[in-house]
Amino acid sequence: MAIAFPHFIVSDKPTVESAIMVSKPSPVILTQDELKKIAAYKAVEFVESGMVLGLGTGSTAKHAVDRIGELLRLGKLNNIVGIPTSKMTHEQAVSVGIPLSDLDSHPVVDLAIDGADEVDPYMNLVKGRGGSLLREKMIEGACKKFVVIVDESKLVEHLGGSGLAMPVEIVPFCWKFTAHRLQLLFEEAGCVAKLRTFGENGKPFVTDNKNYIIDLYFKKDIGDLNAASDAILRHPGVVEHGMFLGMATTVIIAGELGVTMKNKQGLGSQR
Ligand SMILES: O=C(CO)[C@H](O)[C@H](O)COP(=O)(O)O
Repeated sequence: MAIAFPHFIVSDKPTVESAIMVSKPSPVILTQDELKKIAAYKAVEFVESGMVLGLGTGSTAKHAVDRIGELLRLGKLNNIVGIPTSKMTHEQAVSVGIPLSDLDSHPVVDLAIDGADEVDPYMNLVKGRGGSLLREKMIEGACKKFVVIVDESKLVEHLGGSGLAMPVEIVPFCWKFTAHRLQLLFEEAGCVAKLRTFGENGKPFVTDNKNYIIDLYFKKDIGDLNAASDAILRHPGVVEHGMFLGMATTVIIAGELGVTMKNKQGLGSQR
């Protein structure tokens, strides 16, 4: 199918191979946003008429939502129901004409498409630097297929390995206490816990669910991810964290050498 990047061929359907190159190498240097768009368009090829779709949040997922709206307008898709993972995506989906619902009315989601902040070799993810991790985890946890779309800058050897934030959504009540407890939990990994703020006055960033976000920064590998997940969730002030372990069924990676697709089968989901 022709998309906006004719030097990329991104029409192959996914196979069961764990990792395959699905496009020809490109001689053209692409911007990061162009790579995001290529991954997003490739993911939308999985969408079929009549599906209930989880609609992701962020600059990569935005391209997928735009594309789904475009295919609806062109009559190439119909009977789609979207479940947005944030208020922002809700607004975008309305603006491009995607009919919307929620998990109460549609508890089973056929396919979700979303970006990620980090992807490890086992397809575990860090999500939530855009602040929508709770709704993303609820909706993507309810879907039959979860297609993650990234440019190659998101690939890491181990989660937390980019040196950037690992978000944890917490209740605002005594947030300093919870932040301190989270930092202590990962003391050996050199963890620093910071309240996410915005604007010049450093007001707390408030999620769509009226919670705060503590960003954890690690100097070292945090080791066993399931153990880390359990330990974080054991704190009563924690609502959810941004590690998405074993949830992705497909990861589409757009890079300078083309598009690579990894499927869950044969890869394992944990380390
Ligand atoms: O988890 C997310 C939002 O909560 C996003 O998917 C993640 O932050 C990636 O965003 P982008 O596509 O803009 O790089």
